[in-house]
Amino acid sequence: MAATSHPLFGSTALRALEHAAQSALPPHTLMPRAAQAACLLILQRWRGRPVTILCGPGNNGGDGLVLARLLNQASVPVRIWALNVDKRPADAERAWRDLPRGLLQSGDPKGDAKGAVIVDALFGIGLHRDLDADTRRWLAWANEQEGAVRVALDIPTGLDADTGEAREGTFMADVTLTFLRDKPGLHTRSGQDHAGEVVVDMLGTDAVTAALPSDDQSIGTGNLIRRADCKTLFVSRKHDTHKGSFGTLAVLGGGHGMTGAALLASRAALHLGAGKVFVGLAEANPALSCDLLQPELMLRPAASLLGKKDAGIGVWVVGCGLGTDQGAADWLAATLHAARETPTVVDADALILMAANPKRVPARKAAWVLTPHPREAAQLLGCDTAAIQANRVAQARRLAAKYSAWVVLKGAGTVVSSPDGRWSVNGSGNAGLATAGTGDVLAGMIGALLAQGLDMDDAVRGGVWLHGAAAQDLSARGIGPIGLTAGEVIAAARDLRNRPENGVT
Ligand SMILES: NC(=O)C1=CN([C@@H]2O[C@H](COP(=O)(O)OP(=O)(O)OC[C@H]3O[C@@H](n4cnc5c(N)ncnc54)[C@H](O)[C@@H]3O)[C@@H](O)[C@H]2O)[C@@H](O)CC1
Ligand SMILES: Nc1ncnc2c1ncn2[C@@H]1O[C@H](COP(=O)(O)OP(=O)(O)O)[C@@H](O)[C@H]1O
Ligand SMILES: [K+]
Repeated sequence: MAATSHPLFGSTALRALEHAAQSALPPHTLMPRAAQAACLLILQRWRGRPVTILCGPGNNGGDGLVLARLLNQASVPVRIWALNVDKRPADAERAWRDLPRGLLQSGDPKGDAKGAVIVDALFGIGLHRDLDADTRRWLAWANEQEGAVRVALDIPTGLDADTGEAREGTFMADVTLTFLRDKPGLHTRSGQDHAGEVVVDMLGTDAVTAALPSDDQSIGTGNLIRRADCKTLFVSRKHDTHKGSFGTLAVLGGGHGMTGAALLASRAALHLGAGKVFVGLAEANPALSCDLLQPELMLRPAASLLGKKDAGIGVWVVGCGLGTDQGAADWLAATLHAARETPTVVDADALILMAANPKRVPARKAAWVLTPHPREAAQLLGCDTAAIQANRVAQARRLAAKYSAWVVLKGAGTVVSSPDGRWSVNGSGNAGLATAGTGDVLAGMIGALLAQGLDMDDAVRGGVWLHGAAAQDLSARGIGPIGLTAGEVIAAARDLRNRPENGVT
């Protein structure tokens, strides 16, 4: 996959970069640049509207104070409320000294802010305790104002820049103008709900590099997966090809009552371009010998598929609707044994079974990808779901290291980690995907891309992006987010795959 253009910095890495930038630039440069960027954004998008700025005690508050002065100079009506502070950091202190005093309001924010722009400059990446009562009251006021535009500087107050955890009462931004580099917490977990549109301003530090921390505790830096990072996904097909050129994939799943999950994964694989797709059904006496709506799929009882040495299976997808009983555990063990030299996607029930029976997971010679949702990830790591969600990037990396696997930790802002700890957060997707079967579809899609010869990085990140982009495309057409179905994601993903210029970024 080509080097991506959209880095995400964990907070330790960000502080290192901040430090390097401060050394490289004349003193007191960054805060005026941050305020200038905010001023420009407001004038470009909302010229003519009054602006209310809420300022905190640190440098985030300092950004707000300088912004107030700049807007005032541009004749924009500005009101400013600042939390009580004993001592400000140097840059914020300068900003405080230079603030035209008439802009400062006393007491709590009040008045009708309909039509106003409300700027959150309360706390940025320096927030490290629970919010105090004043801050919570001010945030509640800001979040309640109907008809106002809400803009967060750097990060919405209350949101964790690394994890996307939102404290109660976190600012609800329409737009977040984030400084220096983008942050994972703006894109995963609750990040998207609170950050709104994310605009990045590097404050002229594009060329600044920093020695980044390499300790295990910090997440370092990763990437946001965007369309531009998925070039191999859109490679066109040569004429001189045949079905064998695009790989043979086998799905093993579909235990009692769960045939649909295996069919969804298989149909997704077919529609994403796999040359041939076998479906091994784990149910003892499958009711289906053919998928009448998709007769191109080759349905087999699991035993016959696993015993078929000459099928040329180049990728396995195992787990979709497999079940978790003893029979399913046996099928999984047999499949992982058959697939140890073949790229494999492990999903759903197979992950639960792997967690319960680690001794039945054979050593692997080929790469593999695990696609857990948070509860499955928790079982694999022996912790609870809350611990996974508390730091999705770190936990995806832990899981990837534990199993020497690519890991797709699903949910809002899906996190991908490679075995060596390189990580990304998906930039596509929406809550339309929160419906049964979309995970099966994702597993089939990643499998299909592997079957067509994409390398692991490209297939996993490309599949995750395309899956989310399909949901966005459907929603843009009014098919979702409410009531979007997993089957519709398959068709939309095929459509996007065949429409390289699609406008979804
Ligand atoms: N230093 C730099 O190079 C730049 C900093 N900038 C801004 O500065 C921000 C970071 O500034 P700071 O490190 O000062 O951090 P913040 O402005 O986020 O706040 C830190 C201050 O708040 C206090 N604090 C933390 N949690 C609190 C809580 N729950 N209740 C009450 N007080 C609490 C801290 O003790 C500290 O005084 C960035 O997010 C960005 O907005 C920008 O101006 C761009 C450049
Ligand atoms: N709120 C959401 N925002 C974005 N993506 C979501 C959301 N909820 C679910 N998804 C995606 O939908 C898929 C659901 O997968 P999974 O939970 O395994 O479902 P199933 O087992 O029913 O197929 C994953 O790709 C996940 O990332
Ligand atoms: K803020």
